[in-house]
Amino acid sequence: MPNSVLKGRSTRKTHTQTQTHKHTHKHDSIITVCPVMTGKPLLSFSHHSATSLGPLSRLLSTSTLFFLSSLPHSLSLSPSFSLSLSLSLSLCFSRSPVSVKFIEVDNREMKEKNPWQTPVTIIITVIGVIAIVALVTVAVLQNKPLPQKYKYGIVLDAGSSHTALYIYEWPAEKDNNTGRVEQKHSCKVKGPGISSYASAPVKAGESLRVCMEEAKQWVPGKRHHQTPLYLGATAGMRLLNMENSSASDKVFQAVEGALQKFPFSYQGARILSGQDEGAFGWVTVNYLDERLKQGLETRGALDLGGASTQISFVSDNYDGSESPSNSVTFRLYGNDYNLYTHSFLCYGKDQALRMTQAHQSQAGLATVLDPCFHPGYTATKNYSVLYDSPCVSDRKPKGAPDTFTHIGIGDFLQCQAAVKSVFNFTSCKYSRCSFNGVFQPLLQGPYGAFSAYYFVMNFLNLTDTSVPLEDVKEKLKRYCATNWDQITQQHPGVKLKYLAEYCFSGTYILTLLTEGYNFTSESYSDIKFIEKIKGSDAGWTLGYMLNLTNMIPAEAPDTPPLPHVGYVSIVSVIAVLLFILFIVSLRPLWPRCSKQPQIV
Ligand SMILES: Nc1nc2c(ncn2[C@@H]2O[C@H](COP(=O)(O)OP(=O)(O)O)[C@@H](O)[C@H]2O)c(=O)[nH]1
Repeated sequence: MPNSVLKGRSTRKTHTQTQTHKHTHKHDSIITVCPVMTGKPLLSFSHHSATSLGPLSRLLSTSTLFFLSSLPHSLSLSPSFSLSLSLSLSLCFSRSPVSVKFIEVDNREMKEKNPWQTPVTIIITVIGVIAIVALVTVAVLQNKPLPQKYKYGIVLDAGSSHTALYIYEWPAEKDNNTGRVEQKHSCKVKGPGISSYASAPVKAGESLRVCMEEAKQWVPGKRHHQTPLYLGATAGMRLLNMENSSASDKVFQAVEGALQKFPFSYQGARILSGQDEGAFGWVTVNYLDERLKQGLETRGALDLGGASTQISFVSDNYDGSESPSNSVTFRLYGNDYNLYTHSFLCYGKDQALRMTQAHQSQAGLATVLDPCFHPGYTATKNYSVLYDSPCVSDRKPKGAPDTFTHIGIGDFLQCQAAVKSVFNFTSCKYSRCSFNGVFQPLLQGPYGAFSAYYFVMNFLNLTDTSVPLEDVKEKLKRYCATNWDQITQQHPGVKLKYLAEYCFSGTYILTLLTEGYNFTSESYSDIKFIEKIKGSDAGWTLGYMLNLTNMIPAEAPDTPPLPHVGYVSIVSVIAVLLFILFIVSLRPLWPRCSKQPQIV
């Protein structure tokens, strides 16, 4: 019997079922019944309105029905399930309510005439489906991210005021290009910086023990031996080395001996040059900001330590030809950078305070009035302690008493004048200078200011650089003039040494930035005071480790054009489209349904 279209209730073995979408309407439906080739009923349907199901939904439902009906008996699904499945697909694409009646037709006569009945067609269909499923499965499995394994690196920052340990972590399979290195943990070593142990070097090594034990806990045991451990010392050790190189060597020996007892891969301890310290701070800031990888405009780095301060930035006006000693060139991720960097030894905040106080105590009197300390502040200090640093030792007043009484008067303007006295603005043999005859190109771009810049400005509530510079100075003026008793009452938990020095430190920072580096009222707002970037401390240590482990490639790494999810999605969509195409390509083999549907 040819394809049959039944009008009204079928007089054959008919099975009627109504399936409705959300807002079911009672419509007369046209049921198109197609003959089967596998001996089981073949189903199709159409709505009374041609627009009820869109072309895609019709195609899907028809394809699905054909596919299901072509399955061999053993795999055949119940007619109602088959229809549900095909309807589900079509309903997904149909916005109109649909009412369908299901008619089962046993039409065995068609079996012989319809090519769908041949085993070859069935086999081709099954193989096609298996191939598509296999393709999607392979794509998913092949690109499935493996369980993440990490590698670690440890850097000890042996600063002038203290030592800090940083543990970095990055995905094991990406250590040479795309993986992001992040700070996993940091540990502040108790006690002063290692340069303070010149007279008892062994203690310098011992002081590191607690943080190193912590590192053993943070780095998984099986990674200990492959974890590089570096120690970099900065301006404190630079000064000790200048003053007493054998004492500095002994401190290093003690420190090395202590570090080698730990199971990490010890890579040595060394004193960083000021240029390295500035350049690696700049690398850290721009690496964490992802400006290097993306080739974006870089951010200058302003680092204020205890014994030195660094300024590093890229300027269009600087190609390294003027004052080449300030130039550091990098090729990172396929981009060339010509960095200007300078480290001012003795201009860290602790040494700058010494220099300022040395200026104020030149007369060698028993009393020193200090405008940078709060009114009501008074303390007895030792001349030999104040002048015990290569930054001031040659200025020690002769015939001064052992001690002096340090008395605060809290006057911002006088403090600013005293601070200015430590800068020399008189000589400059270059086209332009910052201070002390040091070349500095025109300032350019945004800046990140960290370490003591952040500690101080954060405490003083002055990190918002959109506030006009004049207002910032006015606030600081009021703060400096506040009585010391009031200050101590307002900040009971703050270390007294830090608390006493914030007026000086704030004044020094503003003077260094505006008078020293030539930031103006406008360019001051380009500075951002930062402590951390995306959870990692801003400082030289990360840049130092990235450099020593060659973790920033000179050339941009090849990255897959698509992320994993995008890749799998595209493969899946293409596979489904291929499947539909395959079904459509078998159109000549489709059983023909009557072209004249009739109302049931
Ligand atoms: N206010 C404040 N000052 C700090 C803190 N930690 C360190 N400092 C001071 O900030 C300055 C710079 O510290 P740091 O960056 O560790 O410099 P470094 O010791 O020279 O490497 C030093 O004068 C420290 O005494 C802190 O948590 N709060």
